[in-house]
Amino acid sequence: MSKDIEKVLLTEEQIEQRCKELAAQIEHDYEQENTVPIIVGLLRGSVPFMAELIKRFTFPCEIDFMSVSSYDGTESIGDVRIEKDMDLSSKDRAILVVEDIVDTGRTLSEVRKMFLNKGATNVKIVSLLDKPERRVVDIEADYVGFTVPNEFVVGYGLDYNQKYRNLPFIGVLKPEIYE
Ligand SMILES: O=P(O)(O)OC[C@H]1O[C@H](OP(=O)(O)OP(=O)(O)O)[C@H](O)[C@@H]1O
Ligand code: HPA
Repeated sequence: MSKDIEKVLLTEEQIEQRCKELAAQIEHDYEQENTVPIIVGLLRGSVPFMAELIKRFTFPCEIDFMSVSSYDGTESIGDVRIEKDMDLSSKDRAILVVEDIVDTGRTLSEVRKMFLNKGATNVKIVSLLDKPERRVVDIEADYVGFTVPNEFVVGYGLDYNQKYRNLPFIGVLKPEIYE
């Protein structure tokens, strides 16, 4: 696994430190709003980030997951499909979507629209990573861990063909892995 990595962009320590800061900021904002949000992790990439965040929340919240898919290998296929919907109802609820990366922005744009169509009162997004150079849809996360350059990254939930999600850091693969 680690032998396939060309360079590490973000270490486990950097990610944990940033998660503490994000969790404090999110907690502060929901306390001000006095709502009980549903924290919705987008499977599968958000799992490590979601775990790192929610264990630090001390405000009342519920959690759920959904799975949407728009990637084949390193290519965004444009068409966002819901593969597994969440179990809780989002009607009249505040939603915090937890995402690993905003790349083209297609996934989050569709997911946000979907929640608003289903009657959510408020939809916010927290993403561990933001890759603004790749954006084709005008959307920004409300909370971002780190901005990354225009390179395909893996680790901490992010995959290449379903591998490398379990790496505890974020890195870039050696070019020969894609060949
Ligand atoms: O901004 P976009 O260009 O839409 O890309 C971001 C999305 O792409 C990846 O999902 P993927 O479909 O690979 O599912 P995964 O979470 O299971 O890896 C990633 O987890 C984001 O959900
Ligand atoms: O850089 C990335 N890495 C892994 N999955 C992704 N999905 C969108 N961008 C990426």
